[in-house]
This record gives sequence, structure tokens and C-alpha cells, in this order.
Amino acid sequence: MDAFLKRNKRKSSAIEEQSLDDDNESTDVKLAILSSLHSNASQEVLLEALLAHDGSVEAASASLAEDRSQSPKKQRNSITIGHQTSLRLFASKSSTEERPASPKKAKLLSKKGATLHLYDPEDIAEHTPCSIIHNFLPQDEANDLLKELLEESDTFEKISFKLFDNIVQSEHTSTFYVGTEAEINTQKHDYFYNGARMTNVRRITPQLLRVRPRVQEAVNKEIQNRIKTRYPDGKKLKHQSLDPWSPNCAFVNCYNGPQENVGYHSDQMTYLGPRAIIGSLSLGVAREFRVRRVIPKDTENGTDDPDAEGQISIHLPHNSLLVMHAEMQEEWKHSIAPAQAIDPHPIAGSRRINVTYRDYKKMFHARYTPRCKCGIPSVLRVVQRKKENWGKYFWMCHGGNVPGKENCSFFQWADFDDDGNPSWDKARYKKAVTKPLASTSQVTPQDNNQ
Ligand SMILES: O=C(O)CCC(=O)C(=O)O
Ligand SMILES: [Fe+2]
Repeated sequence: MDAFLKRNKRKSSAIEEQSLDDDNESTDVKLAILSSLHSNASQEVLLEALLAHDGSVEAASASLAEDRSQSPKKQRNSITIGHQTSLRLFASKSSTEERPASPKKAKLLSKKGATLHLYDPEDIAEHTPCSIIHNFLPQDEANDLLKELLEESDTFEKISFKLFDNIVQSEHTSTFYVGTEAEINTQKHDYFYNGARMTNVRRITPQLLRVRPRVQEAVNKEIQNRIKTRYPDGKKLKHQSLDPWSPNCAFVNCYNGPQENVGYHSDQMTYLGPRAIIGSLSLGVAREFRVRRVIPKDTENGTDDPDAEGQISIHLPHNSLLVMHAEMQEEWKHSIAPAQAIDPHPIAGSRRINVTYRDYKKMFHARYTPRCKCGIPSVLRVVQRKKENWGKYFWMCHGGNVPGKENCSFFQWADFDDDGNPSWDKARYKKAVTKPLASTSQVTPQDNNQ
């Protein structure tokens, strides 16, 4: 849950600022030249053009001139978000026409210290571990869900947790929803988050329930499409589940105003299992969802700089469904950036609601996951930063996050088969799955900041 820490946020933005300072003098100069040549274009548009042309001012300028002559209204100066541009506008004809049948690693367009802004679903699928569907629900359904959750959000809470010896709070508010009263009880008694029990758990609302099958269907289609078009040999990833994605809970966030944000993190895999997939629906004010790849420290390009490849910003307008695919939590981090300004939404005002539908796996019920010496379920992590053992999963104690407790230093490598199934006692598990699915499903908050 470090993701929410104000203190942590300050630390990571300090790192980002430093890398911006280190790296961007030449980019700044180039932007200034481009700006003088295209005074009507926003900095975002200029940067996008520059990145799309590998830093060549001449080529970026030519493409901006061409773009402007084709569509003079496209340029804008607003610092709020929501306009639709595509990298394909900047790409040469042949590069878009000759998309390979089998997936190839997309050319990296983001750069150290810079933010590449993406709006177009094709660009997003190509350059990030996500895919997006705009205007996802029928308008009335999206608005009904938004209204319902805005009302709910009046009683959402900030999450409190321990950092070193301080109790700190998230900036935004949230709560989570499961299917039945029995699930609420299971949640409150059996599940632990960062070493503590969750108290704020609610029964799923009528609108969340109504939307769920649509999300389920769309996410499963996106998963299949991704496997076919983007993964090596058109095969699912190692440890990715073969089962259809079946969301049984929803974690809902409310960001009230432009400054409420979530720092860089990966979502906790403990109860979702490896290669977790998440369906994330955005409602109300449009905000920026930023992603950056986690680069192992001791590779050839080894670096300690988390911003070494820059970051990519995905714009999330009202009624968009973002799918975080199977490679996301292990290999990337994500955040909701603070905004300088926002376009108020006619229903939500300055608020944004985000629903992450999640598939809590029966096999990863808290009663099976390894317990640490403190007697609480341990958390599932993956080696992200070290080349040695990179991608290996492990269980560790999270007691250190509980006020008054110490981390008991429990550590155990995790063992999963190719489909992500754990190797523990299947007999016990079989007994449990005779219970209805609803009684074993859960919701988790975010966290996995290593
Ligand atoms: O608000 C969002 O879009 C993302 C929230 C998030 O990262 C999370 O709930 O884990
Ligand atoms: Fe998250």
C-alpha cells in the first residue's frame, strides 16, 4: 500500500524531477525551437511529435506542419486532457501498413525523463501492457453507475497504514465490494492486507452488478486478442491462467479534485495469482494513467533510475474500459498523476470514479497462501529489479506494515505451474471449492512497491 503514501509520492516525484533535470536540456531546447515554429501547438503535441521522430526537430516540424494543414483545429493549448491524437499520424505510411502478422517488440517511443501521451487504442495496445475501449457502456448505463458510485463515495475512506513508525493516509478515498454477506465476513476475517484485516467491505451495488457481465465479456475478448496478436508465437504467457477471466469483486476509487492521485505501484497479486488481469472502468473527470516499465538493475542498460525509459501517459476519459494485461503487474508500474487542471464533468464535477474489477482466485484464498511466522498470510511478490532471479515469485511477511508489529523476515520462493496454479495441497483446496464461488472471492487494494 506504499503506493498511496504521501511521503513515498514525494520521494518518487523527486526522483522523476531529478531525472527530468539531468536529461532534458536538449529536449527543452528542441521543444523551444519547435514552439517558436509552431506557436499554436501545445507542449504535449510538440513533445509527442518530437518523440515520434526520434528527437529530430526537422522531421517533427514537418509532420506538425502537415498535420496542421490537414486539420487546423487539432492544435490546442489547454492543459486539461481529452483530445484524441494518434502516433499513427506521425508514422510513415509503410510502418502502419506493414504491421507484422506475428508480434514484434514495438519500437520504444518513450524516453528517459519524458512523458509520451497516448490517446489512440492502437498506440496504447502497441506501446503499453494495456488496451482501452472508449465509450464502453451505453451512455445511460455509464451515467447510472457514475451517479450510484458518487453517492457511495461520500462514505468512502482514506486508507491508513504504517510507514516506518508513522501512520499515513492515502490521498484519495476508496472501498471494495464483494458479492454476498458471507463474502463480506470471509473478507473481514480470513483476508489480510499488508498484515492487517480490512474493515471497509461492502456488498456489490446494483449498478456494479449490472455492468459486471459486460466488463467480463469485453476483458475476455481483449485477452484473447492480445494473446493472438502481441504475445510470442500467439501463446499465452508463462504462468498466465487458462481459465476465462471471471471478476468476483470490485475495488472502487474516488479522486476528488485534480490533486488526488496514486503514486507508482503494482497491484498486489497475493489473492489474484501471477499474471493477474484487471478490468478498470473510468467514470467522471478524465485523468492521466501513467505507466512505466520496471527495468532490472543489472542488465546491459542497467540503471537505478526508475525513469530510465520515461513514462507513458494513457488518457482515461469518462466511460472508458482499460484492461491491464497479464504482463502488467510483474513488469510495469502504474499511477494516477496529479493534474494541473481538469475539465469538470457534467455529472461528477471535479470527481473521478474508478472501478477495478478483479478475479480473486479460489486457489489463492487466504486459507491456502503460505503463513509467515507472525501467523498471518504472507504476500506474493515477484523479483522485478534484480537481474538475478528476475521474474521469480516469492512469498514474504508483511507484518512490518502493521502498527506495533515487526516484519518476521519470512521468505519462501513460490512455485507455480505453467498455468499459474500453486503447488500446495490440492486435497484441501478441493474441499473448499465445493462451497459456492461467492464465498471465496475477495477484493484487494493496491500495493507492491518494491
Ligand atoms: O484509478 C485508477 O485508474 C487506478 C487505480 C489503481 O491503480 C488501483 O486501484 O490499483
Ligand atoms: Fe493499481
